[in-house]
Amino acid sequence: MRFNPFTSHRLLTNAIISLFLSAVFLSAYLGELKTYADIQWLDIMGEGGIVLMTLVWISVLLISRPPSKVTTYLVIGVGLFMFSATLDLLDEWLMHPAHQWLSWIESLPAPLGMLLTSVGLYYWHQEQYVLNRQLRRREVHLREHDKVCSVTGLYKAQYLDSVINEQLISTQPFWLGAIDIRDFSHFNNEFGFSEGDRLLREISELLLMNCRLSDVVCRYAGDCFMVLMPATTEQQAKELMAQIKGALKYCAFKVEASKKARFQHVTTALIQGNVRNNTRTLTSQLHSQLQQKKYQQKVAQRAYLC
Ligand SMILES: Nc1nc2c(ncn2[C@@H]2O[C@H](COP(=O)(O)OP(=O)(O)OP(=O)(O)O)[C@@H](O)[C@H]2O)c(=O)[nH]1
Repeated sequence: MRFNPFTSHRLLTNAIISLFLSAVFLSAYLGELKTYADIQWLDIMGEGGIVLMTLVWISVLLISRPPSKVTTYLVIGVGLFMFSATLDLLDEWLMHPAHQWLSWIESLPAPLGMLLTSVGLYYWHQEQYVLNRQLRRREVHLREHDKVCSVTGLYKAQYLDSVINEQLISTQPFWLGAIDIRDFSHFNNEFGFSEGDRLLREISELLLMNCRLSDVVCRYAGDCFMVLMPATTEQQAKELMAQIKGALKYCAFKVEASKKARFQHVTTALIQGNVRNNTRTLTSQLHSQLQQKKYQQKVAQRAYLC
C-alpha cells in the first residue's frame, strides 16, 4: 500500500515544504549575490546532491509509511537536516552576513535532525520487532519483498522453491501440501476480479490461521496455495490438510454486491519431501497429483449430474 503525502501526511508535508521555503527565503533575504568567479561549482554539485537526496528520502518515507510516531521522527529529522543542507547550498551563490544567530540557524538544525532521526530509528526498530513477530507465519528467515504476492501478502513460488531447496539439503523430513480453489474463474466472472482478490486475501488469512508457526504458506499460482510442513509425520500432514479443507468449507465469505455468503470448496494434494527429489520434480509431482484429483472430481460431478 502506498500513501499520498498530501492527504495521509498533510501536516508533515506542509512542515517539509515550509522548512525548504524558509531556507530559500532566509538565504535570499539576507544574502548578497556572489560574483561568478567566486562560485565553486564542484561544491554546488556536492551540496546540491545532498539536498536532492534528502528530499528523495523524505518523499519515499511519506509515500511508504503510514502516519505514526516513527514516520514523524524520521521525516522531521531528515527535514531539519535538509534545512541546514539547503542553507549550506544557497550560500554558494549568496554571501551571508557574519551574524552569530545566522550561523546557529545554519548549523544547529542538522545535528538536531540527526538526533530526531536516531530516535525515529530506535522506534522503528521496536516497530519492526512487532512486525517480525506478525510475519513469522509468512516467512522463515528470508525477507525479499519482490518475492511477496501483492494481493495476499504471502510469499510467491520462487520463495517456496528456495525453502524447499534448503529443506532438501538439510535432509529433514517434510511434507508439502497444495490447496486449489475450485471454480475460482467462475467466482471471478460472477463477482469481478477485485472481489476475487478479496477472496484470495481472506483465504490466505484462513490458511495462516490453520497452519502451525513452523509451516510456510505460499501462494504458488493463481488460485493455488502451497504449505510446507517441516518435521511433520504423514498423519499430521493429512490432519492439517483436512482442517484447512474444513475451515474453508465452512467459511461464509460475504460477497460485497449481493451480501450473500459463498462457501469455498478446494482440492488438496500432499507429497513427502524426499532427499531423492529435487525442488522441481517435487512441485511438479504435487501439481500433477492435484490435476488428477481435479479431473476425478469433475468426472464424478458430471456422473452425479447425469
Ligand atoms: N481475482 C484474481 N483472479 C486471479 C488472479 N490470478 C489468477 N486469477 C484467476 O484465477 C483463475 C484460475 O483459473 P483456473 O486455473 O481455471 O481455476 P478454476 O476456475 O478454479 O478451475 P478449477 O481449479 O479446475 O476448479 C483464472 O480465472 C485467473 O484469471 C488474481 O490475482 N486475482
